[in-house]
Amino acid sequence: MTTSASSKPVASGHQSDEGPGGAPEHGGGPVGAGGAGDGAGSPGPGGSGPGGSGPGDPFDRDDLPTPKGASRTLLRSLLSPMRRTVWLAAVLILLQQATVQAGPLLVAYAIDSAVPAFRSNDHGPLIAVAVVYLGSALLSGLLQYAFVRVSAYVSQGVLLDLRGRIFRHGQALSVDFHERYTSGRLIARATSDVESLRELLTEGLEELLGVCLSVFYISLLLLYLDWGLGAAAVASFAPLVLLIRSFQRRSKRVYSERSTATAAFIVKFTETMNGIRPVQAFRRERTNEAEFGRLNRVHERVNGTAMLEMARYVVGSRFIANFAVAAIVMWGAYRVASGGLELGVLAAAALYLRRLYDPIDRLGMFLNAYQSAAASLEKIAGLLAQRPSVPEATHPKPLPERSAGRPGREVVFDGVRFAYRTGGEVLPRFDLTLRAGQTVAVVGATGAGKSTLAKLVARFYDPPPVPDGEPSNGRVLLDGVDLRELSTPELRRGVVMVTQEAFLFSGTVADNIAIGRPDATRDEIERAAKAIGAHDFIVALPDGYDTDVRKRGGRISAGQRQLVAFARALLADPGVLILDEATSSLDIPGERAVQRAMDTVLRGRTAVVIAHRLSTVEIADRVLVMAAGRIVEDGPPAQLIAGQGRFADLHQAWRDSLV
Ligand SMILES: Nc1ncnc2c1ncn2[C@@H]1O[C@H](COP(=O)(O)OP(=O)(O)OP(=O)(O)O)[C@@H](O)[C@H]1O
Repeated sequence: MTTSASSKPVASGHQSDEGPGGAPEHGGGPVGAGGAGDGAGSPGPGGSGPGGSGPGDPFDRDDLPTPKGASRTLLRSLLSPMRRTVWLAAVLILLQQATVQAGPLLVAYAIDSAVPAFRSNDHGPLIAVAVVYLGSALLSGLLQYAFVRVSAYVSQGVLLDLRGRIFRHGQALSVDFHERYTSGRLIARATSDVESLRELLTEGLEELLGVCLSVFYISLLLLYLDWGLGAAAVASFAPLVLLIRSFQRRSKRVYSERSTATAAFIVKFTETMNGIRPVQAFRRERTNEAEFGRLNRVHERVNGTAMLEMARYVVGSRFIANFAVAAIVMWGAYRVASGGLELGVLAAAALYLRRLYDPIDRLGMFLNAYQSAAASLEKIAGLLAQRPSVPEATHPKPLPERSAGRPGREVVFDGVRFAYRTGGEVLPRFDLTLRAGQTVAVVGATGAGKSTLAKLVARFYDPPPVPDGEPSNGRVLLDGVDLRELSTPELRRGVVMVTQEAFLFSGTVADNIAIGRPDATRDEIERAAKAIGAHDFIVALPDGYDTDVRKRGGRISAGQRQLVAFARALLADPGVLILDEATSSLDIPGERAVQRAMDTVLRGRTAVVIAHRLSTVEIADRVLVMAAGRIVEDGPPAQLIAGQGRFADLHQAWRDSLV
């Protein structure tokens, strides 16, 4: 085994990593550990300041940088599986609007032709008009019904697909993304942003299409009825279009702000409720309430601005509409009086003008829904454009078979240099070999880099990539294979990490153990629990192995949770097990039970234990003492204890504390 240090800088990593479609990795910016790209991430030689959390960090903003056109591409990809249904919906709404707009044209025909014919005892035209009028009303209703059903099918399909994509993508993104983006913002994307898209698709889109089509049809019909009146109506659109454009510009900003404000208070809400114990223990309620109140007021203010914009739009559009109708009807009346226009045409034109301007008010509302959905879609597209910083291998290599006589797998750190995206260099240069089957305890002061070492073995992070020609940031090898070349399933089978939290998922105790190997039988699950020493407490639970851990969560102590996590790891039977030992104050019997279980779970594999209790160190073959990202002592525990180094001092202090 060797350990060495070097003063060479961590070479610029995470630079200009482009995801497919030009999507920048990690939120579009080289904010990486030692990242040197556009300056936002300013890497430092020696890792002395890989930025990322500074003012340039895109993760400080709610909306991640979205590649140009990403929302449109996303929408297209959501709709393309339902292309035919979308076309059917478009045809249905086109026909429906055509039938609706036939009414006033029939009125004009009735007044100018059918009624005079009726007076001359020819009843046919008037009866025909009445039948066509009723028929078109009926047809319009049927078409409307068909459109609503078809469009509901499309919108439900889009939302189903989108929620699934957000969830899958969220799970696939690497740990460093989640550390910076926060789960609250992800929840906001999957809930309030998807909800505003739902509002547009299920409520607004039909109306929006209806208004646009009716404006189109009515303009054509007015031009057909009387060229002059039609041209005057079309001319009146110019100020309306200007008004709509300015409204759209302003409300786009307001809706983006609103979605950010919503996400901010969801983040605060989830953070507070997730951390309810420290919140209550440290009496944070008032401070949290004040902060939540502030975020709530920001949200209210943004909503108020949105309403004000809407009010301005409504007043402006009504003024233009009323003025246009009055002017056009007065001009038409003058032409009727002077014999230049038929009365029926004026009556039909007046009806069409009402239909033309009536929905313009509502158009503002639909545009609101559209803006809100567009802002949300952009944020979702920004999220979906993120690429995992720990990408799946394109041509994965298999791990060598684990031979029966050789327990565990060999782990090698080959010149690894590492810094988190949001901090200084943690491992300056790291060379280390862990022999197959060795149990290695890692000790050291807080912040020394012990967990970082473990997380690199579990490939939660990769050594930062470097541009061609620059010295590499090293590799982590498992039985000689670079972790980056292993497929994710192979890696997860090969290396398992048990963290301090010993997280339990919703489901039964048996389900939680079976996570280690989903195809395990009940018998195998129970055998693993027995080997770990968890069986007795599990059968004492109200429903034994079938006890729901969420409902009974309070009854499962921290030590018992650890035992379940160990049983899970034992069942998974990985070649390498990493154990971030719980520091939590387990009671003495609990600690002993965990200690015994640890012996069992570590046997027969390579094990890395981040040891917080020196009693644990005694079961290790080898102890590594870390300080500032380097290994400063390395050897069997007995040898280090007998020596004069840090570990000997630490051990002595621990023994003294036991007396
Ligand atoms: N996700 C992260 N982002 C940025 N910096 C981090 C992150 N995790 C750890 N660090 C920093 O890296 C350094 C090493 O942390 P690490 O967690 O590896 O230390 P440790 O030896 O395991 O400490 P402890 O015993 O307290 O868990 C510390 O300076 C820490 O602040």
